[in-house]
Amino acid sequence: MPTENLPRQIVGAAIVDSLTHPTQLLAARRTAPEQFAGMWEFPGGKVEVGESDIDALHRELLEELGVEVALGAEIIGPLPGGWALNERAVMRVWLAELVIGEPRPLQDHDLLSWVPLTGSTELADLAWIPADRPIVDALLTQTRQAGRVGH
Ligand SMILES: Nc1nc2c([nH]c(=O)n2[C@H]2C[C@H](O)[C@@H](COP(=O)(O)OP(=O)(O)OP(=O)(O)O)O2)c(=O)[nH]1
Repeated sequence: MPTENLPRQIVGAAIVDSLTHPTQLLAARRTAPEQFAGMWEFPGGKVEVGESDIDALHRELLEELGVEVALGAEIIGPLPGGWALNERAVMRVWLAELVIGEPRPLQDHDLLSWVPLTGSTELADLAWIPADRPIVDALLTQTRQAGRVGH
């Protein structure tokens, strides 16, 4: 199947302190390209040819943050490829929890920050990449529901 007209698939992780009782999100500040430098995002990146979305996400998190994670639920977007980033790219995002390693900004980021999911406007106040805003909103809805399950 020709792929040149399909949007580029990006994958990202909403890394939380706990998948069962999420209270904090690990946000990452980008260093490039110029249009996104200084903006916050979900760590991740492009899916390479022949790679599954999930394999790509694990590879990106190891490269960028030096960590291994366990994935939780996907934050389902409106499109088959997840969430529209622009006219040429879509992104799927999964909740995730650290399994091995302390996250460090090894590549693509200059700052990582654990941000509370409730009780403050800190998360909303970050300068997110604009296309990520609806994903952040969906994340908040989803984690609040998760927080209610089993208390
Ligand atoms: N990783 C990530 N990329 C995002 C987010 N929101 C958003 O618009 N993008 C855009 C920025 C980039 O144009 C594209 C992802 O590219 P990337 O630069 O992270 O991918 P990559 O690590 O594979 O980079 P490279 O190999 O091309 O250097 O998606 C987000 O939350 N996370």
